[in-house]
Amino acid sequence: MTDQATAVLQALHISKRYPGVLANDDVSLTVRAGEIHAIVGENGAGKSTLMKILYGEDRPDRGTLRVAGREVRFATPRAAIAAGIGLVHQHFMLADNLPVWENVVIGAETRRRGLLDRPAARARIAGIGRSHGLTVDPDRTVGDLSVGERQRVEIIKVLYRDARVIILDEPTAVLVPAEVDRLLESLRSLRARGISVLFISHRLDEVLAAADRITVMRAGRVVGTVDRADATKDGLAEMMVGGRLPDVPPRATRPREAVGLRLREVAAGAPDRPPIEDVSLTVRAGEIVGLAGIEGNGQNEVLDAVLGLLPVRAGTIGLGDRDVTPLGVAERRRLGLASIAADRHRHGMLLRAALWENLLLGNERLRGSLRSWRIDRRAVRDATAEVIREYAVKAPGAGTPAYALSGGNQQKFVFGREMSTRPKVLLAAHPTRGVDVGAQAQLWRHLRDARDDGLAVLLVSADLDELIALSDTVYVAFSGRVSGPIPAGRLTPRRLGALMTGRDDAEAGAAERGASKRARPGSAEGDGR
Ligand SMILES: Nc1ncnc2c1ncn2[C@@H]1O[C@H](COP(=O)(O)OP(=O)(O)OP(=O)(O)O)[C@@H](O)[C@H]1O
Repeated sequence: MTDQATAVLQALHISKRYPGVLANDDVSLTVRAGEIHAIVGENGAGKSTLMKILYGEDRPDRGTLRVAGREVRFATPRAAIAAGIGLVHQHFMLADNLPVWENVVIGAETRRRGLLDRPAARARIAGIGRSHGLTVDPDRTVGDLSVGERQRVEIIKVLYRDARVIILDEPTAVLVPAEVDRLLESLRSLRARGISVLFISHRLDEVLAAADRITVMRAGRVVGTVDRADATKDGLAEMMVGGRLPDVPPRATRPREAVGLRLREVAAGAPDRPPIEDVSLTVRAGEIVGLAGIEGNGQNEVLDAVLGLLPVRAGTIGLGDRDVTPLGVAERRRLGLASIAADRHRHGMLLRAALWENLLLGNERLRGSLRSWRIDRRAVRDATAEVIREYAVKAPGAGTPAYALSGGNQQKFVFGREMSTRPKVLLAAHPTRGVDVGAQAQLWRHLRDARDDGLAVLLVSADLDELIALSDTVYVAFSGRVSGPIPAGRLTPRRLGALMTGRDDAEAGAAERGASKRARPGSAEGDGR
């Protein structure tokens, strides 16, 4: 069958220019009925721009869209939804204080019938859930749901509006392996019903596991679309970057004696945050310590307590040989603490501000230069240009506003900014989220080099391959408590995933017991490292 015959959604010769960049350059893409179609490409290649155009969030300068062969123009996402196109953003767009069912029906029901028919809505949500493995209790409040459950709500929301094409922006970036498997199952189930799935991903293994066809973008253009049967990881990388995937061999390390960060029996909490209890862990200079955990089990709270954002009720936090428990965020930063925040939009960046202004956030040394009589803007701009260069951030210059960077390039900038403060201790939450495979390898190299030079890193990552590959040892957060350390060499993603759900299956148990000979779970102090 020809593309024309089966095409449910088509972009034809789409071009879109932003100031200084041709983000989409004569891009054509066909999504067939009932296929899973992946879009891959380096950071800044133009993937999100194309998705925004397909969903009516942005308008092309040139080119046309067709739905089932008919030309359409989407002035708004509403028009796209009416034409059967739905999109799930990476940053979920749900109201935390409302129950699932209201989140799903708001907008859809009121538009159709002018009123909310709660029993009918709940029944329909349950039906969609059963059909596609998207189970979630319609009466639960969204704020209480896990990341995986929220994503299911977003997908249900799209299906509730009768979407024929569902677009997902890096849907697996926030999920742990078991949830990824579950999501891919749901996508296959949608395909079986003739619904088309278009998804962006940087994880080539998942792309090869799930997609029927794969479109590769590079520098605003489509390099090609390949059938799954003809695709390999190296072949895709070749198309994406014009070269082979970088290989980052792990290196043996020797942590130093000096302590970078030490928590002793820390308890902390705030009204809207899960409490942490009795958390003890040590990160030595020259060591990367992983802190694994499913969202909501306390790992983010541990990071926030160390940073000084979450009040500590009991216990102590030490940076080097200083007890910093009573100190504020700025003082801790002055002592050499840096942080790559989990949510770069809420805590990491001011999107409307220029990159040089973003460089100043939390940089006590450079801020000092601004407070003095002679504002050294030049030094700040030079430092910004240095981060852009060293971390290969695709941006026109230091004056570019942060929102004009692609997601992966924003992440690289935040990473580089924090490293540029030359910290002694780094809190790294999902440090490579959204960056392409080449950039990930580069950021890993930066982290390992800094570690070898004596940096102490406490790492949280939803990417368990990354957590295991980078960490020397790993702790596991579960229900607000932390156990470990476990040598990373004894872990596989599956085993670690089991420990994160509180399951102590045979393999995982063996790994933990091996580590426990030296350290009682819950205490990091006993292993004499
Ligand atoms: N609102 C905007 N203003 C100016 N430039 C923009 C804007 N949005 C995107 N760009 C630029 O367009 C190009 C393509 O960005 P896009 O977000 O589509 O890339 P991407 O392939 O999705 O990248 P990533 O993998 O990092 O998410 C980039 O150079 C980016 O800086």
